[in-house]
Amino acid sequence: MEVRARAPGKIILAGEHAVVHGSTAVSAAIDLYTYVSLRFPTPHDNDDALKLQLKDVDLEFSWPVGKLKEVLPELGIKSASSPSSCSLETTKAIASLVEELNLVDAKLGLASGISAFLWLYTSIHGEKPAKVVVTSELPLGSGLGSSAALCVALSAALLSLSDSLKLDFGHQGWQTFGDSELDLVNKWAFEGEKMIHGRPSGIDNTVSTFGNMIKFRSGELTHIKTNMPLKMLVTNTKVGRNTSALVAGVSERAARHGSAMASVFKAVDSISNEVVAIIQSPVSDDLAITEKEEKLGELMEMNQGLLQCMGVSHGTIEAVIKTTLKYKLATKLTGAGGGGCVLTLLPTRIGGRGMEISFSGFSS
Ligand SMILES: Nc1ncnc2c1ncn2[C@@H]1O[C@H](COP(=O)(O)OP(=O)(O)OP(=O)(O)O)[C@@H](O)[C@H]1O
Ligand SMILES: C[C@@](O)(CCO)CC(=O)[O-]
Ligand SMILES: [Mg+2]
Repeated sequence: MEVRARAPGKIILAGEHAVVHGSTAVSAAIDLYTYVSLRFPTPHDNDDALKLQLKDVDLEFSWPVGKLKEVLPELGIKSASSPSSCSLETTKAIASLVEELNLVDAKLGLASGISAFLWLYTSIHGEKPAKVVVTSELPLGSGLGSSAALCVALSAALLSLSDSLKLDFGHQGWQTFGDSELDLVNKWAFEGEKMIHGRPSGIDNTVSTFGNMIKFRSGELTHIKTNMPLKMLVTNTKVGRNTSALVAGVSERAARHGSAMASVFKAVDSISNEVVAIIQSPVSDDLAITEKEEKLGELMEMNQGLLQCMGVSHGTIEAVIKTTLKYKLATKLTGAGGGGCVLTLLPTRIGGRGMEISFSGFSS
């Protein structure tokens, strides 16, 4: 039996980082996906290992089930239907398994993703042998939510074949997830994100699970409905960075300058709420669209200024901002910053092919 699941990446229109500290943020799923396939060997295959193939980075790993049983202290006591956080003891055990893989320095960033995989897999399926294959259309570690898409697609695939959930494969082998199953996928994915990000707000896994456009604040999701055409150009600076370190850096700055940073986070909250109000208000004519685009562009510039204030911009991001400004276009970083991807609002007056925000959740 093989199951395949996919989950989309995302852009953040407003509110990244501040959302970790309780502010509102706005995010939309994009039509670039991470795909996970899960297959259990038949007795005939005579295979007694858990295998993970990461196609994007050309790596493959294998753990004999005996090794998993020997090293992981809480195997077999987890329930797929009640997501839980990884204990300190299990975190250490998983770290030792990952250390033994001897990843080269250039691939050390993958350790957190592999740890999330081991945690999610063994929590939901224990030490059952399987082969899991991951491929992605998203650039890894670039602000488009590759870590969340991985955790959501993985959780969806794992839960699809979980005995305790007993999901039906309906019409032509497609599974439909209802709200409670989506909620479960999202909760497990959040646990995976915690292994990768340290202190995620949950916005990335939530938009990847539910799709479309969302407003997110303190773990609360609100779906956004809009008929405003919105085109964003996504530019990848190709400067590698790590979300977990950037999030930690902002928290350290907040600890050093509590009152000033609280004001920054509050300003971001107002910006995000204004973005939502503009996007949701009905569009009457072209003039109204142009007016809204101008306001959105200004809010993106204000948000970028505050992100710079948080210390998460980068020379390459500033270079894209300077270039697009020559054409009177507004640009801000998206995701954790420090390099990665930036968004430029393409007003309808320009036309052209931006990356249109698509309306797609994960499917399996
Ligand atoms: N397809 C994949 N194959 C292997 N590992 C992956 C894959 N997708 C994500 N990862 C893991 O996620 C890490 C990147 O996560 P990180 O949160 O730093 O960036 P991001 O999610 O792309 O950006 P952001 O969090 O800003 O949206 C990688 O280093 C790796 O550990
Ligand atoms: C930087 C951050 O705000 C968004 C990353 O896409 C982190 C998070 O919210 O988990
Ligand atoms: Mg991430």
